[in-house]
Amino acid sequence: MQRWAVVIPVKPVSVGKSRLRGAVPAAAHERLALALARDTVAAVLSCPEVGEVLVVTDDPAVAEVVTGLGARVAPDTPAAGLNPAIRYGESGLPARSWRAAITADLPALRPAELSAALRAAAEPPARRRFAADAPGVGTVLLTAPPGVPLDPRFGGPSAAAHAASGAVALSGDWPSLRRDVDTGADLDAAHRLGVGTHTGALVPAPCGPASTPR
Ligand SMILES: Nc1nc2c(ncn2[C@@H]2O[C@H](COP(=O)(O)OP(=O)(O)OP(=O)(O)O)[C@@H](O)[C@H]2O)c(=O)[nH]1
Ligand SMILES: C=C(OP(=O)(O)O)C(=O)O
Repeated sequence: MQRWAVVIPVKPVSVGKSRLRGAVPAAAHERLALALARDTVAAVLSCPEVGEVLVVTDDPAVAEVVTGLGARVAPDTPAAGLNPAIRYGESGLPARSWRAAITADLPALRPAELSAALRAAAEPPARRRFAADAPGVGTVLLTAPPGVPLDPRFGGPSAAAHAASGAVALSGDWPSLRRDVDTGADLDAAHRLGVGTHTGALVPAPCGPASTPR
């Protein structure tokens, strides 16, 4: 079994998850952003294929929580943005390990689905691979074998950007992995899959019907 080193970027909760504002009362928004990251990191750390997790964040509350879960923490490079943060985090991972970057907004993530995706990512031939989000537009997981840089292209239509950079799409049926949460509708969809305990404590039930237009 490959043991993976994983980098997870987390924006400070005071400014992050801005498209999710309004899903919970304003006073609870930062707690929700923290809960999404906490449930994601906990699920990643529960995955037997994962040997270590490095969270890249400038947020002291995020750092404290994920350290308590067993992750290491590195700060963002100054005013760098998402892809530089991932590259900086990757520089702190063992170069000879299989490496992955995972977004911190997967509160429904099932460790068994991440295990399956990482096993698929390590199948020969060894190369960069990625898992697109549920709509097929963004990216939730980017992987690279030893000695090959992750070369992240997250942001906007990143599935196409990763494919254009030579990474190969992973095609498995992993709904909890692909369910990132950017909006209230995404949060409802994650809830229907079953969210982690901290997200569930703040949002006890989906807010809208399954047929709500996305
Ligand atoms: N460390 C770090 N993480 C980032 C940065 N920008 C985004 N992220 C993280 O990257 C992942 C995917 O980002 P988005 O889904 O766009 O999250 P976001 O920027 O908080 O959300 P919006 O404000 O709605 O765009 C999430 O885990 C974010 O916390 C950054 O500048 N630094
Ligand atoms: C940064 C990304 O996430 P989102 O679509 O959630 O903003 C991405 O998918 O590349």
